[in-house]
Amino acid sequence: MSSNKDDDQEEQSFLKHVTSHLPLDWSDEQRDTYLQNILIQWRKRRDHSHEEQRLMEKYLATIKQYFRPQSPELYDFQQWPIDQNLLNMIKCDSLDTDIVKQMQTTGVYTFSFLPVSFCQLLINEIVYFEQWCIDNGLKLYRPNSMNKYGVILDHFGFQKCLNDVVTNIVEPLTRLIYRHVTLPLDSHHGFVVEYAMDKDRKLDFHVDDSAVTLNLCLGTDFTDGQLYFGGVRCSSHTGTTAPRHDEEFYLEHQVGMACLHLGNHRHKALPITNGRRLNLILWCRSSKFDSEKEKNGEDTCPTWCGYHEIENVHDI
Ligand SMILES: O=C(O)CCC(=O)C(=O)O
Ligand SMILES: [Fe+2]
Repeated sequence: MSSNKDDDQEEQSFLKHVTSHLPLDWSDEQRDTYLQNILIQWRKRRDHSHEEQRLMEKYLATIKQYFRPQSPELYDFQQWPIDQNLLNMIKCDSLDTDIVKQMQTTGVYTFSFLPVSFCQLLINEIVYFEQWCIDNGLKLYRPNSMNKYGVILDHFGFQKCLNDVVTNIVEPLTRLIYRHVTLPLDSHHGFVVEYAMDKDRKLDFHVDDSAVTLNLCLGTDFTDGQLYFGGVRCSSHTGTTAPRHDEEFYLEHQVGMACLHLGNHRHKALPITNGRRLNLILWCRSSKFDSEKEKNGEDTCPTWCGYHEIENVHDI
């Protein structure tokens, strides 16, 4: 692949970075050999990611040019029949815990979001898109590194609609519930996860790449598959601290109901034992919140981390 000016610059800064970390007692020959090898690997990785990017752009362009929705109204937020109590509450800009209920004291909230019949229409549209991809020999991009099944909604026309969901629903709720999250929520990743007996049945314990996540159960019929929550953690305590008993919580899915949780709230999906489950997931991000977290660094545990108080208690 031919290199351009950006690639050269990127390469130079990569080399500069690596060189500055080499042991001082290495001979010139050792340095040269090491740098040559690492540069070859780095170029391979770069070319591979350029190729992936090119394929992705081609995939998106093909969808944009040729895919025609089965039910175009589903792509328009104004036509989403969102629960009227929820909309009224958001309009009043005040939390009503009969409408948006907190699950114990875990910081996970649930509420009625969309009618079951509308959720089924969304499923039909997803199935229609998946079939269209198969019919046209297009490889489907799966939601993320953890989910092997499901689709990315932003890829086939839902970008604007989900943006409106973030702005009109998730952001006002975040303002009311998660006051430490710096707004605006300025980007999102919207997808559908799918579990079935012959596909993925569960999802391992993880945190999301989001500030706040909206999770809506679309259907269909299934048994089990509850979401397990195990404590909010900052990045330095995510993989190193066990959930406390009072942090553990299981959420039963109900079609049409959504839950809202922090991206840093560790969770997993228990295995379904029957049927098929599809959930719409909206990872909502805030670039301001991300850069604040980065600025504070890995070593500073913020007050919103469920381990923060514990450390302080131990410190006393
Ligand atoms: O299975 C679910 O409902 C949750 C999926 C999830 O946590 C994720 O995709 O990040
Ligand atoms: Fe998740």
